[in-house]
Amino acid sequence: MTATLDVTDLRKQFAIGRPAIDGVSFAVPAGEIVVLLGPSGCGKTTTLRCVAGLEHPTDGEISIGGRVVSSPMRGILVPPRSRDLGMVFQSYAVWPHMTVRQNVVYPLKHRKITRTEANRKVEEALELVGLSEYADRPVVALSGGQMQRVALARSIVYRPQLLLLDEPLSNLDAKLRLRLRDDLRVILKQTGMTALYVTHDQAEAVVLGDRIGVMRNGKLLQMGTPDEIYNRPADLFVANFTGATNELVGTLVSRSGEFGVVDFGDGRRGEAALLQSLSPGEKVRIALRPENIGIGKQDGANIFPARVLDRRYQGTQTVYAIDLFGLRLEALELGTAARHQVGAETQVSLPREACWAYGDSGPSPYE
Ligand SMILES: Nc1ncnc2c1ncn2[C@@H]1O[C@H](COP(=O)(O)OP(=O)(O)OP(=O)(O)O)[C@@H](O)[C@H]1O
Repeated sequence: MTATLDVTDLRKQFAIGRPAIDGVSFAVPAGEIVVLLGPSGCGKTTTLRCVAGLEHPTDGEISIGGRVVSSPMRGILVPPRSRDLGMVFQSYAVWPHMTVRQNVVYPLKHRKITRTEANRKVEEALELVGLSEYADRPVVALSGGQMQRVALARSIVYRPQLLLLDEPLSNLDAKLRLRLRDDLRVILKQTGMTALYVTHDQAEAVVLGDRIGVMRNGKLLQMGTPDEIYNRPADLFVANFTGATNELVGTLVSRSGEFGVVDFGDGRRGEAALLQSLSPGEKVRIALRPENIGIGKQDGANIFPARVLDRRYQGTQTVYAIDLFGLRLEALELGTAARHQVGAETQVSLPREACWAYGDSGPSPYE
């Protein structure tokens, strides 16, 4: 039976340093895949290990399927083996001296099921991960990607109520990683399992997650669908981490509903979407994705003169460095033909719904 996961106000303080987890709350509904995304050291692995029972939280509560498995306040700490979890880690946790089938059947050995039933479950798990033909091969004769499929089959063969995955693709080469990434979502959705997945790779998060939680410094900054995270980032860090690599700075002059007029200095004004509560007179920072900058375009509201500083072909796209207001911004155009010459004076259009304005509190992730 697949189950919901509830994490409430989770805290973890190790012996030294700032809290590794600092008041994190989220829920994973039954059958959903939630991805925790963030840079190294943000606390995502510690969160997953607390859910697994491998780490003892300092405070907060964790429930799986409505049963509290961890609550320091109430003196509850259910050991990992009693939480009915499956786990897949970065390293291929397979037994090298066994065949694929022996590896996958292993977790069923101590369960009270018949041999026929166990064989049926193993066949089903191998079929799901696409390894039916490899059942009797020694596991050491497989590629890294196949070994990770074995580890996955072994974690889902007993249909635990929750599956935990910690960077399971990071030891694979680029091609295998992409293939298994795409397959993984299909496999997880076929099993209908609830899954918590940890990664620092935003592309992985988008492909796999029904929802993504972005973490930084032990805090959960935003939890939302990939569309929400990508198109309405809650703050500058989320915007920057998910690819809005350009920043403009200005002062909010006036606001009208969700949009506002921003003064960039020297009489240059443009419109921006206000993603935080902002008042006229406030200094604002605007995050902008390279792909949302239109070079050589003269339509829309925010049209400004600019100059092409540099360009790099990247196969199916071209990345330009452009000078705008004396700043160096990155712009990206799809297509195999580079249309703009280095040194060209041109115009750029910045769609107002793609100019995300935030307050100026705290350090900027762009500096
Ligand atoms: N056993 C430990 N003892 C002391 N500090 C720890 C321990 N484990 C983790 N930390 C610290 O807790 C913080 C969060 O670490 P965590 O491994 O959860 O981050 P992460 O986002 O998963 O990073 P990575 O992707 O590098 O694993 C870091 O500052 C780390 O140094």
